[in-house]
Amino acid sequence: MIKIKFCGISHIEDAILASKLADFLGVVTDPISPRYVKPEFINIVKRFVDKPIVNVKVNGDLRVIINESDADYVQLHRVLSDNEIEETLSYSKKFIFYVPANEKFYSYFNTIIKKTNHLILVDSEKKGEKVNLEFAKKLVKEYDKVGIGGGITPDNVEEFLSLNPYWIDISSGIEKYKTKKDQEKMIKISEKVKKWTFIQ
Ligand SMILES: O=C(O)c1ccccc1NCC(=O)[C@H](O)[C@H](O)COP(=O)(O)O
Repeated sequence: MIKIKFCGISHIEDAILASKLADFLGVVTDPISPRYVKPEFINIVKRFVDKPIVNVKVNGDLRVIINESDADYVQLHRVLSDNEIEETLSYSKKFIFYVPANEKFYSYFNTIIKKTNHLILVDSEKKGEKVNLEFAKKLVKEYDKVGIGGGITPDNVEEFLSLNPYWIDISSGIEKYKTKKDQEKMIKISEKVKKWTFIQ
């Protein structure tokens, strides 16, 4: 089954439901985000749920990000330098590498898959916009750990599933308002993913 990451979780009750419906829970601990929570929130969530927690970060030093919480994964939501990619090799932490969905980042994608075997997220260049699906399709065919994010909603999720990614990433499409998840939307999307797998 295509795996689901519900991202931007900032309430315990949303984390508890997400843990029943999704495979990964994303918590954004970067102060630039309206969904920002302190890294300590991750350690609290881990007491309530047994699914892997992803610490999503745009800025900051890698070592600091890795050590600031007990997250199972770190999602580096920026384009890393060659030195930073090398640095990730020295840590045992599991990473998610963000690749902006634009042809000009194709060589960056290739660098990551040559050097690491971590998860990759192909996502829109600008938060809130829909991902370039043609580019996402190309990456999914070339590497088996590619996830797609960027504008997925309960109403359009099939379009993304049809590319057969390893996983999908949803945040704003399951929100009631910024910072609060809409539990009905979470349920609807996870049911669609299950049904999709069943009919394939
Ligand atoms: O959630 C944020 O505010 C955020 C800010 C800066 C970088 C990343 C951020 N979130 C990441 C995600 O929500 C997901 O990994 C992904 O981008 C899907 O998001 P959406 O298009 O909202 O479904």
